[in-house]
Amino acid sequence: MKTRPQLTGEVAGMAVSGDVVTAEALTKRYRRSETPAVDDVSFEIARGETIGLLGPNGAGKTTLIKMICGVTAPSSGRVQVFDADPVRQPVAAKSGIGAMHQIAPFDEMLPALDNLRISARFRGVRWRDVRPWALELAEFLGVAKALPQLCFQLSGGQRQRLQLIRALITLPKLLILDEPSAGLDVAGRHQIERFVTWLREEHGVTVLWSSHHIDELERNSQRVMVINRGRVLRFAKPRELVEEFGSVHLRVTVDDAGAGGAVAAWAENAGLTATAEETEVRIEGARAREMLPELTRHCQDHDIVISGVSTALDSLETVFLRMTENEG
Ligand SMILES: Nc1ncnc2c1ncn2[C@@H]1O[C@H](COP(=O)(O)OP(=O)(O)OP(=O)(O)O)[C@@H](O)[C@H]1O
Repeated sequence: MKTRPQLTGEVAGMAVSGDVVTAEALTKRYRRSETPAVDDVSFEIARGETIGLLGPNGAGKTTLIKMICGVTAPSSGRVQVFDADPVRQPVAAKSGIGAMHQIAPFDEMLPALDNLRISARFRGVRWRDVRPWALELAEFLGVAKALPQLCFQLSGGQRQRLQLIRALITLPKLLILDEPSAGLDVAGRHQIERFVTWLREEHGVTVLWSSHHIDELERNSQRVMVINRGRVLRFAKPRELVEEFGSVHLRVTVDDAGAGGAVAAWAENAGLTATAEETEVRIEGARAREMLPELTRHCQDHDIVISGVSTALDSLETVFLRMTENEG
């Protein structure tokens, strides 16, 4: 894609330097709620980073996003976006943000294209300046042909993509996506991933996105913020999280379930922890690798055929479950 929107005024002229978002002891307590939805959270997001926001249902992700977007005010603490307070200085903070919220209504009786046109006006840019960009985004996302359709005629996936175009209509410096791939098929999810990567690499857009698809956050985020019960458990590179909270294990593949049981039994006898699932045996701990020659000898002596051995580190998904379960 080559087109870029021709922007005027505040959006185009806005200087961005250093951190894009800073939060200090940020807290949100909804009325009549016993516990805060976001509880004493502090972090910085630097320009050009892609940040994954990961947490179970009700963890506080959307509330955090809403405070960054100035949709809801913090109860205490503070958040700054482009060095401005999103609630008290909405123009300075929000003109650089493009957000795709979980619930974002369209005017259902208008064509999709008109909804984009309205969004452009709402953002203070002329449609003719952003039109080529919007159409190119639609082309990239495969919804160009759907733009003349009335919104209520669009499929869930088309609406999702239209929301993304709307969030990007002014090529924001900070793009916030609240579960952008919810309800999308596998191809759609990969398309969103490629798109986010392209925005970061080609346009230096800072991205904050929440998702329940941990694999896509792991693949595409430079850092992941793990949040549970309103608190940030860890904010680090996916690799660091896996190294810190994950464990190394040996994966042994055998020819049949009986052989799997025999390998697991050998491991247990050797003082290791093992679980066999059909033809796959998982043996925990770094020591398992050291004992591989002994295992091979044992298998040769007992006519057990090993068809594959690999050392693996836990996935981010396993680590995430462990982190949030341990929270009790
Ligand atoms: N407007 C509101 N009024 C009262 N409580 C709210 C409101 N919005 C959210 N909450 C509560 O705040 C907590 C955090 O909700 P939030 O929507 O931020 O979580 P989430 O991590 O985005 O969840 P999900 O993954 O399910 O979308 C939940 O306990 C929720 O019930």
